[in-house]
Amino acid sequence: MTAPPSAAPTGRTDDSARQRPVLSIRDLSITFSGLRALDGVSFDVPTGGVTAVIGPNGAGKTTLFNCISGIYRGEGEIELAGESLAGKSPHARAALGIARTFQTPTLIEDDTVLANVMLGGFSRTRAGLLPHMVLSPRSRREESELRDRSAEALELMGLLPLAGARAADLPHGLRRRVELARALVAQPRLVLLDEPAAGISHTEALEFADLLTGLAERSGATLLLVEHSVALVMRVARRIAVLDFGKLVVEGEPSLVRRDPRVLAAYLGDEAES
Ligand SMILES: Nc1ncnc2c1ncn2[C@@H]1O[C@H](COP(=O)(O)OP(=O)(O)OP(=O)(O)O)[C@@H](O)[C@H]1O
Repeated sequence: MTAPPSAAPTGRTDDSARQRPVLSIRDLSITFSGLRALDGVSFDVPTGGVTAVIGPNGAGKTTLFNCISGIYRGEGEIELAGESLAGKSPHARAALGIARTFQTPTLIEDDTVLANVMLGGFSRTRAGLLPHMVLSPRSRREESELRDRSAEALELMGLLPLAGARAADLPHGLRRRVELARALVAQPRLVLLDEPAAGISHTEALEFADLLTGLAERSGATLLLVEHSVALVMRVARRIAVLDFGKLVVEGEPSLVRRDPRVLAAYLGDEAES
């Protein structure tokens, strides 16, 4: 799949772009009715590959995603590839290259898989969704390009043979893949994946892990993953940030994180040894 428009394609990224984190979070805090859901969180997400955020229920993981995507306004700084996101709406952040999937996939049930995936690209066409209904020459050209990009995204997710299937007829595991293909079609720099393995079997989760690894290599997007499945996270992530009670407990390579006594105490327990 083509790399994000404002980033160099994978394999041709210059060294400075490769070394710059795709996302920098500095001293991020947010309070709900006296509850400190995030408390001075700082870490970088390196460009490329998969970074994971883990932590117990209520640790602040989804809140972190909501702050990155602009749904919540926290205190502190978030930068995307060196550009401050302060004051930017969710739509503006999407246009800058932040895509997101949710815990529960929301697909248009009566539409085909391909049509669902194409919807992810309309925010990046110059004209948006409305003119596609009147089919001007420009909108026809954009729609044809979007169709090609959507087919590429489906191919990356192993879904191309199902392009014409009705979304409603897909099992849950495949619906999650469609949602991810829809996020990729906007050619994002960064994809926020909220519990992509929720509700799928252990075997499907491990297959999904391999898919994510391949995707991070081939799509040009960096994947930031919130996930409860420690097996999946340990398999795919190059860095892991651990949250507990809104604070960053530790951030680093999986081999270090899984041995960290604070992480064992806060979250992983015996799972880390398996
Ligand atoms: N809009 C909100 N209003 C009030 N409290 C909120 C809001 N959003 C999150 N919280 C609270 O912030 C804390 C962190 O919630 P969050 O959903 O980010 O945790 P999480 O780590 O994603 O948990 P889970 O793994 O269960 O999804 C929780 O105590 C939650 O109740």
